[in-house]
Amino acid sequence: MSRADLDKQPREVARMFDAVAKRYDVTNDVLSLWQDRLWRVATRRAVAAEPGMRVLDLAAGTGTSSEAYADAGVAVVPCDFSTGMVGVGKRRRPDLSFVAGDATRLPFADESFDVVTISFGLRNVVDTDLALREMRRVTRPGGRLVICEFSRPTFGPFRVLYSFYLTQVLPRVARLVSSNTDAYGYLAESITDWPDQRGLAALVAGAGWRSVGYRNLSGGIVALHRATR
Ligand SMILES: C[S@@+](CC[C@H](N)C(=O)[O-])C[C@H]1O[C@@H](n2cnc3c(N)ncnc32)[C@H](O)[C@@H]1O
Repeated sequence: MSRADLDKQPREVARMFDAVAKRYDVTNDVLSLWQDRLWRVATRRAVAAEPGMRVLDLAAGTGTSSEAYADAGVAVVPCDFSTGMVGVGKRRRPDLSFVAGDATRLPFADESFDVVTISFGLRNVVDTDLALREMRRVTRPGGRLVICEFSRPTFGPFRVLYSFYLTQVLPRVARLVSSNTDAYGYLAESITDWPDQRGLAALVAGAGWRSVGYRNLSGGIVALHRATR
């Protein structure tokens, strides 16, 4: 299944995640060589949530990106449109209050969160601009946005090596670990097709966010974008 096939078909995206839900977390660990854990810590630090704050974790999947906030006593709302991912999440963390919802039509009132964060989800949302505008709508004035997403390694030789890993190694490893190999072919393509650090910053600013900035993690494999409403 190519990214082009998935464009304009949010239901297909949801179904694809339903299919990988059971082994999603272990597959992530293996394919990222456990780097995902470092990326999550950096995201959590950027969100800098404190008790008393309301945090929306959008495209939360199985809730792996949400649980640290709940553990710290923060009111976090994990939201996702894949019933399969949310089902696994609810079994794993029954204490999290998952909400079923589409990033482009959020089921929340205007200005209802202090921080909106999305980890490895924005790339999968078919209409990026609409999702960024919806995230802005539900964030209070002065509230913040934190996006953790795959990006582009900045050092040329490392970029070449990474591209080899993405296109040649990752699909083979995914075949061994995951329950759905098509989805991981899509993973490589969706990362390659996604805008680089500056491109995403421009999209965020274009959706009305201000003070947009980013920093690279693991040499730019992942970038953390931040912005303020
Ligand atoms: C790679 S997972 C990330 C899950 C989690 N944030 C994490 O860090 O492990 C991407 C998630 O985005 C969700 N997603 C994609 N498009 C969405 C949309 N339009 N609305 C809500 N969720 C969406 C998928 O269902 C999937 O669970």
